[in-house]
Amino acid sequence: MKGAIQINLPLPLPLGTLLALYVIVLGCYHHHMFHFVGKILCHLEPCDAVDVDQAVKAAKLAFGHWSKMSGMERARIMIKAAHIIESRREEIAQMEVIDNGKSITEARLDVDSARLCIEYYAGLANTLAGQHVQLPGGSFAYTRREPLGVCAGIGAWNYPFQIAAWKSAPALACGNSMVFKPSPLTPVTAVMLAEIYAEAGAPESLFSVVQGGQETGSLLCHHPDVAKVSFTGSVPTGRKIMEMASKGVKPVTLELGGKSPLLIFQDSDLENAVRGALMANFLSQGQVCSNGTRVFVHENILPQFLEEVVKRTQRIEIGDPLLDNTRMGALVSQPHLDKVLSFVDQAKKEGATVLCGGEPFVPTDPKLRGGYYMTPCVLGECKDEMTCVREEIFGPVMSVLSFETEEEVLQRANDTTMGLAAGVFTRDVKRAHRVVENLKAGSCFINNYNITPVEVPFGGFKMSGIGRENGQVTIEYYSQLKTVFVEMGDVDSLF
Ligand SMILES: NC(=O)c1ccc[n+]([C@@H]2O[C@H](COP(=O)([O-])OP(=O)(O)OC[C@H]3O[C@@H](n4cnc5c(N)ncnc54)[C@H](O)[C@@H]3O)[C@@H](O)[C@H]2O)c1
Ligand SMILES: C[N+](C)(C)CCCC=O
Repeated sequence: MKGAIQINLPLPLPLGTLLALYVIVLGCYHHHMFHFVGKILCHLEPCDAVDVDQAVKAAKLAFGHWSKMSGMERARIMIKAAHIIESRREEIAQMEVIDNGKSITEARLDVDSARLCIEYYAGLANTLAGQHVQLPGGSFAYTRREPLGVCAGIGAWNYPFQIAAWKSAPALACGNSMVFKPSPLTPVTAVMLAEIYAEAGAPESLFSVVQGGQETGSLLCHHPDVAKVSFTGSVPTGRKIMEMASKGVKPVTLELGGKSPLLIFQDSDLENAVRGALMANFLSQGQVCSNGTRVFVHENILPQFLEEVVKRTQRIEIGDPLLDNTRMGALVSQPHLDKVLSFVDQAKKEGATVLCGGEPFVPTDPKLRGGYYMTPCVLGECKDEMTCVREEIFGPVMSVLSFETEEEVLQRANDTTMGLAAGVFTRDVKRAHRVVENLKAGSCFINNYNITPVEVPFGGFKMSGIGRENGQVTIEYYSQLKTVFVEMGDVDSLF
């Protein structure tokens, strides 16, 4: 175990004790960990080449046992892990709040999504099968769906526990092991997941955690015994991951950023459209990859829409994320808060109107005063060429644009290098499907936004990524097909 450990957080005793435990378990990490009171939580040291090699070797050993088990046997352990998550839901959710700053209400839903994902892939583990193909003369071939080996998972900070589960569940169901590196900003809850898999009976180091930033991540990508890299994070880092993986011709899953459009037509149910726009922009303090931050509203309903959306945005309860009635917690760090606020300033300079929010927020509770809070912001009179409309802000900032025709709005919605998600609100069923068919995005929503049931694939078009998470298809991203030819006659040699 490396590094001096120092804990500075004035938490109520049970949470403080729990956290101390995880910081000790974490061992090797050096960055400071920030949270909703704005203090350094702990100092740890990043994993170096020796640590990463140790973790990968242990995962390779675990893979040897795990990959020989039947799907049914693997499923049993995964279901047990899901049950443990259920029984520890509140504790994990509270730790996620401390780790990330999001509200406890959302953290609970993230824990549920993680559990459901593990349950879902446990259900698929025993369905993995190949094909039997008859060939001439009684010969035949069959295919086997086999695991890849040790997979590396690298996570972003916005959904720390959920990302670790969304990556590990399909990987483990297919018979792989995984070494996971969480973001340096949110290092804690992935360790809880490792502990849960172990408690459920998984072989030692089947899912293990290494801590660190880009150096540790790149050591994982380059390690010769890592067979695949599954990454969630920004486009620039995704590009580097792909480049590193290409050296070893390793497959990658890339879940990257977005600048998704939400189209609200004149015939929409306005109440649902407003709710959808809020869900599309303000979950997790706006730090969501799939957020529909370019809200295109038909010009005839723009005034009513804006009035309602601004009224409800102003009502969002900001503050202590551990309280049940809080709906918006703290952003992940001071530099990130500064960056988000600078996007608002830039929007003003470029001619957008701040209809509400966009200011630093200082909670009344003195213990929260150092936290990274801001008021959720709605920007009006936005134009396609503005920075706030072109770049991923990754904060609680909604840009509203007006449109006239379906053809025009489709062209504008697709005018981006990203393609993670898109949404449409309309009562016209034909229009809904026609619009969705023409939207260049991996996840499209009709009359809702930002729901991600684990049974359906999630992932991006264009620069928003490669591959999918969730759904049946993800089995293909964590396994490979072996074809076996069986000759029943004699070898018909040409020589
Ligand atoms: N599509 C999705 O499912 C999804 C989900 C969540 C977040 N995101 C995206 O993530 C971004 C925000 O997250 P972030 O700031 O943590 O992203 P990031 O790209 O800065 O970091 C992501 C992870 O990569 C690691 N990393 C950084 N440089 C690396 C390198 N050179 N080699 C190996 N690993 C490296 C980081 O330590 C971290 O663990 C946003 O763009 C958001 O849209 C996408
Ligand atoms: C907000 N959702 C729906 C949970 C999506 C999370 C995926 C990535 O940020």
